[in-house]
Amino acid sequence: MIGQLNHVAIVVPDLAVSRERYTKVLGTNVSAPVDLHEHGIAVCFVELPNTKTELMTPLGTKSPVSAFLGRNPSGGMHHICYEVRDLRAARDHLVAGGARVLGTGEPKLGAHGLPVLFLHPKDFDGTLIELEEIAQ
Ligand SMILES: CC[C@H](C(=O)O)C(=O)SCCNC(=O)CCNC(=O)[C@H](O)C(C)(C)COP(=O)(O)OP(=O)(O)OC[C@H]1O[C@@H](n2cnc3c(N)ncnc32)[C@H](O)[C@@H]1OP(=O)(O)O
Ligand SMILES: [Co+2]
Repeated sequence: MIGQLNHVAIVVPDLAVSRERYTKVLGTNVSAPVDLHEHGIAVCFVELPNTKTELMTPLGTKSPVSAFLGRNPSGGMHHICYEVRDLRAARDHLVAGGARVLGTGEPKLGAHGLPVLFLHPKDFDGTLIELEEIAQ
């Protein structure tokens, strides 16, 4: 059901500092920061030969990653995103198997303008999983 690894996401305390680290120290291309108010994060993507790293930091007072950063003040790996062809079918299959989908269960558009959902970390080895629907 799940396909390619789309990205690994890291919560960072300072997006500009981390963007600089990935460009100057690690020698990668990093997209310009984007504020995703509907998701409560500011985000950049590190472009890699085989996948991406999502650098994100809390935005606003109700960010879903604020508590995570509070627990991990220097930052840390936050989630992994897999690609799926049919997000609703994947969701229904996983829920039928007892997995919990976060939020309302309805897909939202993610940073790439594609539908995404999140699965509860407690159901997947303590790992927050994001599913992103790729164009058929
Ligand atoms: C979609 C735009 C963009 C994209 O790629 O396109 C993004 O990726 S947006 C990313 C930000 N949005 C989200 O992460 C939405 C889904 N996440 C959530 O709703 C919350 O982060 C949630 C519910 C996973 C965790 O909320 P919170 O940090 O407030 O902690 P809780 O006390 O509710 O957590 C319960 C339990 O889970 C553990 N936990 C929390 N976060 C993670 C994590 N990232 N990985 C693994 N485990 C996590 C937390 O420690 C608690 O464990 P416990 O043993 O009960 O203490
Ligand atoms: Co993500």
